[in-house]
Amino acid sequence: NDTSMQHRNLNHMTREERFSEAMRRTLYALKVLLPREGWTPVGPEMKYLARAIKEFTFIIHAGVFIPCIMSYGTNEQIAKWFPLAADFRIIGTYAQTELGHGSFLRGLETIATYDRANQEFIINCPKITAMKWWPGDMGKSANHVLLMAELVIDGKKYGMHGFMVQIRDLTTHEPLPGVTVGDIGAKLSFESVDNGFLYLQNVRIPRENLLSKLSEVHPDGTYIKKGNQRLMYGSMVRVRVNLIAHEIVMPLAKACTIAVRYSAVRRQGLINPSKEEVPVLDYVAQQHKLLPQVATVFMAHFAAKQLVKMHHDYSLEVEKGNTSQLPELHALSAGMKACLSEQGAAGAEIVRRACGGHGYSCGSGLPFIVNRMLATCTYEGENTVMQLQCARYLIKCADQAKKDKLTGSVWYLSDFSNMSCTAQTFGDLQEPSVLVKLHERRAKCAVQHAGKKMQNMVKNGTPAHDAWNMMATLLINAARAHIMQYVVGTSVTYISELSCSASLKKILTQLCALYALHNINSNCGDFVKFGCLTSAQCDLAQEAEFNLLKQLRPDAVGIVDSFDFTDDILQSCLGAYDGNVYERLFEWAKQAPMNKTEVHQDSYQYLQPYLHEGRDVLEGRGRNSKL
Ligand SMILES: CCCCCCCC/C=C\CCCCCCCCCCCCCCCC(=O)SCCNC(=O)CCNC(=O)[C@H](O)C(C)(C)COP(=O)(O)OP(=O)(O)OC[C@H]1O[C@@H](n2cnc3c(N)ncnc32)[C@H](O)[C@@H]1OP(=O)(O)O
Ligand SMILES: Cc1cc2nc3c(=O)[nH]c(=O)nc-3n(C[C@H](O)[C@H](O)[C@H](O)COP(=O)(O)OP(=O)(O)OC[C@H]3O[C@@H](n4cnc5c(N)ncnc54)[C@H](O)[C@@H]3O)c2cc1C
Repeated sequence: NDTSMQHRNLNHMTREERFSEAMRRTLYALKVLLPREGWTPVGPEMKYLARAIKEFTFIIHAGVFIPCIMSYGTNEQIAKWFPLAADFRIIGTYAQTELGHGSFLRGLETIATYDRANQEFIINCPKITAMKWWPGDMGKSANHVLLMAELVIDGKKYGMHGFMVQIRDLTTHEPLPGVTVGDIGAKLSFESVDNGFLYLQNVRIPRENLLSKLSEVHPDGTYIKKGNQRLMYGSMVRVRVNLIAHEIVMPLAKACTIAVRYSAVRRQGLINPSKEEVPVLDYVAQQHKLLPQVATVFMAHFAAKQLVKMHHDYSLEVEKGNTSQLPELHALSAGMKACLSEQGAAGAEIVRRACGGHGYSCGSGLPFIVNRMLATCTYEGENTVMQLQCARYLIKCADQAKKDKLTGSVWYLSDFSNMSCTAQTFGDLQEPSVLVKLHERRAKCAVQHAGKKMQNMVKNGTPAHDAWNMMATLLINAARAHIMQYVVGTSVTYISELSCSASLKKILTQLCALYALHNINSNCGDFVKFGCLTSAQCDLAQEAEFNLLKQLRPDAVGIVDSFDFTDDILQSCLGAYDGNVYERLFEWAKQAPMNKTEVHQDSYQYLQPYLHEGRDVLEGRGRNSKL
């Protein structure tokens, strides 16, 4: 209710106004929160702040830069930089991606060369493709970067390492010598974020600025490895784990809230010709668009909670020196981020489109959400690359399953029990245990199918790397199948263990079944091809889904109301709690800068001559123009 936190009409502001407004709002929020006992920019309160702020700044600072200091810094380095960053006395970003490379990290070209004589690193972008490009908050806000660069000592390359580099003067905020930095310009979304470019030319930093938890360079240039070097990729795992809740579940929940509320208000057309116009939510076609996306919000939420717990437990093990969980966590986080961002972004567009013309208006609040969710398919690991990373792990596990009993998220690969489906009615196919088994079987077959195809190619003389490349589509499908069985399985378990009212558990169980059945019906080719379902059972699966749409329709608005977003956060004329869609749209449109004058000044400049001639013709004075 604090008006300083309200989002003025974002759509009618320029990008620079939105950038400034987001910074004002974020720092205002922090001024209120920071003094609170125990609050830090990486604490649990941040998720409420992220929920309360539609457009904020410093998310990379809070969500990536600070956690990296904790993950990669020694105790001394943490003691030095964490307090400064936590109090926003330094503002940082995570500078890894370059103009020429983002996915293939071994191809990064920024170099940190050790200068033994001065005990410094010389940071250099040897060519334009080495320039850092994309990091959030880097263009105008950050005065430090956590720079990921190739470490070179005496001409020998040691791979990507993290370096603390100051890029702007802490008093004037001017770029430091050797630093060329700026904003990369307009993007599809994140209007309020100054994603930037950074060209470093022979910038010198002290030896102590190499974040040295995992490795260090002694004054004489001796390089010491101190842990599993794959932990150098740990920051990306953490963000992939965390962004599912913040950037996939929450925005999709907002989009569903808007679209379901609007669909309950919008009357258009007839079902029974003898009755009145119906709310479009009464059309089964509309329910089929919206309700599976509502179900996705819940299932992704439950699966993300499980992944966050796994990441937390894994982090405790790493502190004890045990990194055995790393491959499983990397595969799962990469796969979950890719598959749920793909589903979420597609789902947001489906529900936007379900709102007709008004869904195309920025006044609906939906284009903002859709465009922002599209970014989740690219950042923190481009989805295809992430799915292939997940598939790489699955193929290895499928080989291992031939001789070992597997555990963890891939246990089903060594389950050789009879998994045939005996469903005879659509009710049988709404059973959670049946749906879990179907997804496990489909995933197991998809992984084995991809692996077998590659093995046969290699047996016939194809080099393994070519077989991998040619079967990439099957491998990606295997990764998707694996994640779907994980999401369905963890959701069924989560709901069964939830202590809540029977009526709530019933709704959640129906939503889970709807999610699973929608996935089956959207991928029935796999389920038939791998012998999971007969053609007749596929018909039952469709019936089962339609039956759930009918059961859930009466509670649709109540379910999205439970997400409990304020009108200010939704910023939507279609999704406001009072349902006064048309009055809100009209008021919103009247506020458009285009309407600040009755006649737009350009009308006089460009249109006037034609208007005069038209008037003359109409009044019989001028000649008929050939225009
Ligand atoms: C303060 C006020 C603010 C108000 C609001 C605050 C809001 C904050 C709220 C809360 C804070 C917490 C939430 C934060 C999260 C939310 C953030 C949301 C907004 C996000 C905004 C955008 C952020 C985007 C940032 C970026 O994009 S950073 C750049 C990301 N880049 C990538 O991901 C690059 C992807 N590429 C790679 O990872 C690698 O190149 C590769 C593809 C993995 C290949 O690497 P490589 O060639 O070295 O490996 P391989 O040969 O393929 O494999 C070698 C073996 O290594 C294993 N491996 C690979 N990766 C990993 C890994 N990550 N972990 C473990 N192991 C790994 C691989 O499996 C191989 O193993 P093997 O056994 O098979 O050999
Ligand atoms: C909104 C936003 C915010 C960002 N914030 C940051 C940040 O704060 N810090 C930072 O360092 N970076 C950031 N990034 C950059 C982001 O991490 C990269 O864009 C991302 O990692 C993808 O890399 P790329 O752009 O080089 O795409 P590429 O890897 O060049 O992908 C291009 C195409 O090639 C395909 N491809 C690539 N490799 C393979 C492969 N091995 N097999 C099959 N296909 C492949 C991809 O699937 C894709 O279709 C941000 C990006 C965005 C959009």
